[in-house]
Amino acid sequence: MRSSTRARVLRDFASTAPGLFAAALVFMVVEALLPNVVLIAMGRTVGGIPAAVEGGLGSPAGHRMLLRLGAAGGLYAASLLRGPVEDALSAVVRARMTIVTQRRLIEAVSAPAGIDHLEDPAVLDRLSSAQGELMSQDPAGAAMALIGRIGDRLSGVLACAVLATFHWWLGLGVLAMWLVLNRPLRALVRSRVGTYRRATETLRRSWYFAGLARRPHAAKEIRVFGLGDWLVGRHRDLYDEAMRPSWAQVRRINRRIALLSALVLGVYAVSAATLGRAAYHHTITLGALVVMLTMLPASMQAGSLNAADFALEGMLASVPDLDALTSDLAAADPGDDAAAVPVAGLPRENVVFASVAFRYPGGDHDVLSGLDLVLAAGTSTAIVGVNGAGKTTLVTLLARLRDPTAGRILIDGVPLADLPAREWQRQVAVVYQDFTRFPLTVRENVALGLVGEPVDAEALARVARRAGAADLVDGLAGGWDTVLSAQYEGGQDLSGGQWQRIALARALYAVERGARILVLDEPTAQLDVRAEARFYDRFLDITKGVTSVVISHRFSTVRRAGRIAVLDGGRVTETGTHDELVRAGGTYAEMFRLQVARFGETR
Ligand SMILES: Nc1ncnc2c1ncn2[C@@H]1O[C@H](COP(=O)(O)OP(=O)(O)OP(=O)(O)O)[C@@H](O)[C@H]1O
Repeated sequence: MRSSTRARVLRDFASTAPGLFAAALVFMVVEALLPNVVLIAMGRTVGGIPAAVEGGLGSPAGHRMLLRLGAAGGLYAASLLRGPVEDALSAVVRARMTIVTQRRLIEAVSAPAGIDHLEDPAVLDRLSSAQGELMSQDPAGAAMALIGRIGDRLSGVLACAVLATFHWWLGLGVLAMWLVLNRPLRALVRSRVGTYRRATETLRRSWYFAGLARRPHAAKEIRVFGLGDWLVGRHRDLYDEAMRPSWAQVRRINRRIALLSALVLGVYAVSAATLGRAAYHHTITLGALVVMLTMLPASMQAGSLNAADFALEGMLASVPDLDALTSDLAAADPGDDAAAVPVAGLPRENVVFASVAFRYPGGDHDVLSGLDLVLAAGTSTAIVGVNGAGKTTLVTLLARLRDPTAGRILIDGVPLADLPAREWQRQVAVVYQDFTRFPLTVRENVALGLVGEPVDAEALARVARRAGAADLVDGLAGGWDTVLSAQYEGGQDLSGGQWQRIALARALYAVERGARILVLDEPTAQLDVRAEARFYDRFLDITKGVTSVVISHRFSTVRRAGRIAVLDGGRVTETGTHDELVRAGGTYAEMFRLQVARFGETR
């Protein structure tokens, strides 16, 4: 990883937690010094043993030896604390950096007003890497891991310096060797990271299958269809597919490391022989010999690579991806223009789809094309069409979650593209088919319809009544404070139909607080017959005063809308009231006739 990434990680750490950064630097110095100091102290103790034996422990030499032994013992004891201190410091730093990383991730993916990027494989690969999934290394650990490795390197360099006090060329030679070898060794580590990177998409698939087993939503089907072994197999096959090139690469790397190891062995053999020769000729004291012999392995830290370097490189690999994600997604979203047309109160007249076309990114055909539709402000329009006709797609364009690939959407004559996207989105309250079941209290689930404002209890009660959720809330043990998830203490889950009412209440709350367009995508799909009947009775009340769009396959719902539009072949082919369309005898009349014939639905 380039040194700028390392500097970046240290800068982020220093600015996020200056106190912890200072503590980590102190730790780094201790990490660099202490192992060597312990070894030197022990060497000197050993060096004093012959004189102490000769003079006895009571002699000055004996006293000196005992003092050195005490000092060496104390230093050794202190060095034992290094591990626990490093663990504790790393845990605290990791916790702080996790918050920073997570916040940046959430901000990055939430930056665009639209949702296209969340279906872009390149963005998802980056996201996966930025979260440390690529090499299963948490990027929040990078700062302390880096500081720890710098401390180790310094420790190795100091050991070389100690070797140089015996023969300058010995210390310098060992250091030079590591400096020369460190480059290719790091290149090997980086190429391994590159292999992971190239396999990101396959790894993402593999992690998906691994994670599926833990999701309660999927757990039911995994059991009912007996998918446990299949999941394990899919995960393993995809992982193997992703990593196969890496294994071949590891074998190549090992061969090159074996070659480089021969050079290392040669240099250390010469060093040991030099020390042995000096000992043989008595040109080195016993103490110095012991110190130098222990410094030889210690000097390896100056440039050798181990598992910690692989782990660190994996953590650092996330940093540029998070940066790229942040800048690319911010650049993809120009943000809301402060000078743009204010959206409060829009639409007052109408929303017009003019020759709108839309094709999904990477798609091979237009889902919508040449679509014309007028939604008169304050009225309800039902959109009807077969599965896949593009009804939900139309809604994503209306909510500006995606932009048309051709044509325009005009709000009171102003192109939607000219309105500030996020403000416009606040104007649109949607009950999606796959609405979100937040594991929060009922109150929060409904009040999320307008987040950031004080909760209006009366409005909550009103929308709960209109959404048919009042009895449901009253029946919950904790009322509005009940957490709607069985995964939390005291919480309880709801049925699909009960959740649908909560989702409707959320959208109605948004309308109460100012949203001007209400979209109901299959609002009764999960309701029982009685609840559905009550919904029809309340339909006019629910949609009163707002511009509403209701998507439904149930004609009992559709016919209550003031106007119905039939979507077919990517365009609106028929519009009118229920009676007009039935009389016209077109697609709508045919669909209605089929449903009545099959289900007797005439209400
Ligand atoms: N995210 C997506 N990426 C690519 N294609 C998509 C995506 N979402 C939907 N499509 C395609 O767009 C077409 C229209 O889908 P859409 O969900 O709008 O239909 P719909 O009319 O709402 O259908 P249904 O009645 O089943 O809810 C379908 O052919 C679908 O395959």
